[in-house]
Amino acid sequence: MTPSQNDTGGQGLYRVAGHIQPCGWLLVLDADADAVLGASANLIDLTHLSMSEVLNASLAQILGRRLAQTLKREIQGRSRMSAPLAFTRKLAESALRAQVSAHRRGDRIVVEIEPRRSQGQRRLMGEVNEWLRSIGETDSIDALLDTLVEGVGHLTGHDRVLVCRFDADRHGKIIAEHCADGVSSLHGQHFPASDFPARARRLFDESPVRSVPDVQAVPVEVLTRETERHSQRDDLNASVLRAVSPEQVGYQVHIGVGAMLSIAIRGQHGLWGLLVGHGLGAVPLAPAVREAARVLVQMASQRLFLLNARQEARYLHRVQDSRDLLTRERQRLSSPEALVRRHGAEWLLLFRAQGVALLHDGALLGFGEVPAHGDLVDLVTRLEAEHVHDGPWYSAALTSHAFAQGLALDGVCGLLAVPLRLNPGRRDWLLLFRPEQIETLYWAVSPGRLRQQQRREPVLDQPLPGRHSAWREEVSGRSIAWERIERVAAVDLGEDLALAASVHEVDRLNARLRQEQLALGEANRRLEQLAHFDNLTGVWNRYRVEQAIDVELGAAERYGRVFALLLFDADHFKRINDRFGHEMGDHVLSVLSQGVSQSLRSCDHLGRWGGEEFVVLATETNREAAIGLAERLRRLIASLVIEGLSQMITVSIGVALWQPGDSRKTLVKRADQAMYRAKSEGRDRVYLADSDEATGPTPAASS
Ligand SMILES: Nc1nc2c(ncn2[C@@H]2O[C@H](COP(=O)(O)OP(=O)(O)OP(=O)(O)O)[C@@H](O)[C@H]2O)c(=O)[nH]1
Repeated sequence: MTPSQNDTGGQGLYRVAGHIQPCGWLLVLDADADAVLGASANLIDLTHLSMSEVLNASLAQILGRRLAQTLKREIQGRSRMSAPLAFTRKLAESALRAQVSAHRRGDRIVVEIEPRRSQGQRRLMGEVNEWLRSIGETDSIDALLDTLVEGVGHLTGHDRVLVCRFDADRHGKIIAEHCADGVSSLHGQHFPASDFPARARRLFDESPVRSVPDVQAVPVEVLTRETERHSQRDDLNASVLRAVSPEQVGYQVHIGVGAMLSIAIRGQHGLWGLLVGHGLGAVPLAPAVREAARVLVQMASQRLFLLNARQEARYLHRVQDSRDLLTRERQRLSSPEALVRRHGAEWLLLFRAQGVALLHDGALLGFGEVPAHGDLVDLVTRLEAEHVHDGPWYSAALTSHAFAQGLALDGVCGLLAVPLRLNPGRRDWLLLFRPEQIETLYWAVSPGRLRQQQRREPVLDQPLPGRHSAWREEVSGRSIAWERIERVAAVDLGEDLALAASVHEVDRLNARLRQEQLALGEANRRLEQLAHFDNLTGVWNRYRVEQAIDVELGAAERYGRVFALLLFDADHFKRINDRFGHEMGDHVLSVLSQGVSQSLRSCDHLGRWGGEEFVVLATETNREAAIGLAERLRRLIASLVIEGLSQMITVSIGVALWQPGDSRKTLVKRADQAMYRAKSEGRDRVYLADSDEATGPTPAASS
């Protein structure tokens, strides 16, 4: 920037690059709002001072003491005055009604003075209220935006008022419009992201209202003191009155508008869109009208996000219904695969998808239209490597990603993939697929510019008949974009499926555990059977009888509880085997032991001692009782009638009574001796052990 001699006649004044629109006046003050450091060249009209005097004056000298003091107070400690100050100044023959506002830029204060039109102020407020009420009554987003553009159109008098919404690529699409009669429509057209460069978007953060009332107006220079000549052009960027940049002039001329008003529509995540007013010619805007338009946009923004939130809530409600169903089914312990089969159709509707697939536990289950199994497996393998974090992966143009190259995706264009964390070190996946959506876009820019700005090469026609400037582009290779709320819902669904999978897995493991426990119990029972019972006869085996004898010996020793041991052996059993066969021998042993078992008291026990030898352990049994029992058993066995056996079975029984100091060995030995004595004395008889005979003379033998 080269300082050059000011041509307004002031000594030592330098022209700077800052310009303002000639619909107001501008002052640049120091940080304390005392000294005037710069001023627009038209300020001489307002102050009747020369520029040289203006640049050496104080604020009080220019605005008057009271107004200057109020302004200083209002801007103190703030970056921007909350509301403009109104004032009246005598100007030539008439009184000028104006407003003054101020904001800080770096260590400067920029003061903007604009004329006010008092007429119709009250009517304007009434109109604003009417439109605010209409906006507040809308219950759909389309109706809201239509009301907004119509309202702003009425208030400002712009020939065309539209709402431009930014997409994920920051291209703008005109989604609502209000046009005066005979004005061409831009509705549905797209404006490329390059029309809204980052710098321009940032400016909306500083001042949400950008206004160009007359693109053809010759700007007024801002002159500064010599010491201020290094002031930056950008300093006026936050001013309503700043002059239009050459680029903006070019742009407006290109799209054929002479006046433009842009108001930011802010969303939760930055600039959602713009309300734009176009005037085919100049549209001078009173500050109050500009403010009214801002209020309408602000109110509409709030309503927009309320309606949007309602729409999302309704969607989430549908998702929730589906999740509730899943929860109920989870209690029925359905497998995730079963859930996909049962709910797949409903999810396709919810997610506007053509197919859903679940990769769980190494198995792939598809529902609807999904790629062929092999390609699906490859896709997941590559996705696994590509996408390392736990959030969802999504794209509307799957084939444009390097990792999807070479896969036969069968018309699948959009993919929303949710990783499910079920096991450490392994991820399962929920995949939702969308088909290609061939779309016709109308661009409100020239073919040359589009070619430079678009990464993809568009197919361009001539401007459509009847349109000011529109070029058609066929867009393919993309699906409908995945909306934020859909991604949130898919993650929720993924969590439910992961939970269902865990519950199902736990249930499966429990069932297996239960089965194993049952098998273990059975094995234990069998083991116990083997350990304690005789295989052939089902009575106690020798090991178990020995245990019982030991217990009885202990009790007898301790409490003097007498008991008897009867040892008996089938007589001439070899002959039975030889004559009737071994199987018959087995059968005889079974019948015999069953017969004896059934005739015993519950406190007495029968056990097989080995071969055709058995033991009866008779608790709390004295000599007489023992001999009586032995006799009864002998007779019982002799009376058994066994089918196919043409002879009676007899046994020889030796009876031993417990004596203090007995061990199992001594006791059994005495019974054994008695039994052999019975054998040798002719069999089929009972003998009391020798040493016992000394306790009593009872003859033990019987016929
Ligand atoms: N069928 C069958 N026979 C058995 C079993 N255990 C032992 N034996 C038979 O029983 C017979 C016992 O024969 P011995 O010891 O000579 O005695 P015995 O023929 O009964 O003659 P005494 O005892 O002197 O009256 C043998 O032939 C054994 O094979 C068995 O579980 N089943």
